[in-house]
Amino acid sequence: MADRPDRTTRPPPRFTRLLRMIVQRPPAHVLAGAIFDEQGRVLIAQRPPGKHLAGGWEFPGGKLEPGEERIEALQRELDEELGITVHSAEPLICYEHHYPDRRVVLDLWLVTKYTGTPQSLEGQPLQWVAVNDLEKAGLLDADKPMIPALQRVEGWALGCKM
Ligand SMILES: Nc1nc2c([nH]c(=O)n2[C@@H]2O[C@H](COP(=O)(O)OP(=O)(O)OP(=O)(O)O)[C@@H](O)[C@H]2O)c(=O)[nH]1
Repeated sequence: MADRPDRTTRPPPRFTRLLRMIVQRPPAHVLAGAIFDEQGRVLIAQRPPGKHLAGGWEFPGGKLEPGEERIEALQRELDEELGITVHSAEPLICYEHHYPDRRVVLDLWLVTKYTGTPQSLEGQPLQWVAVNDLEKAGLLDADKPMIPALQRVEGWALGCKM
């Protein structure tokens, strides 16, 4: 009698496909901006219907394109999404996060100088939130490690020297 696959040790095909996808695809590198107002509140945007994690709140930004510098990607994304021109920004926190179906490198920058008034150019709801209220603002779970980093620079937004 032919040997039958051992169901106890062989993973089911769907799991194998998912595993292969996660292992083989490089993570998307995502640049996001921490934009503060003069009251020390930070700007967050809601992910639109039909998108990955629709309804969750995130920091405005998007994926790095081939050949782009990180700052260039941040400037392009914030111009496209919010209509602002970023003049200076500094890296704040960067880490890799694994979703069940994709991996992302989340690269959050503190926007230290910009011109223009942030507006929703892609229809995404926007809100200014105090850093201490971010936990209950419906932020993506993947973004929660950013909160302590934002608490460290909150004073800068209120005019204190860093
Ligand atoms: N912009 C942004 N994306 C984030 C954050 N946190 C986080 O997990 N992401 C994830 O990083 C990816 C961002 O890429 P994107 O904004 O270009 O994604 P998208 O779904 O709009 O674009 P796509 O349709 O081209 O895939 C998404 O999978 C999103 O869920 C965040 O704070 N800001």
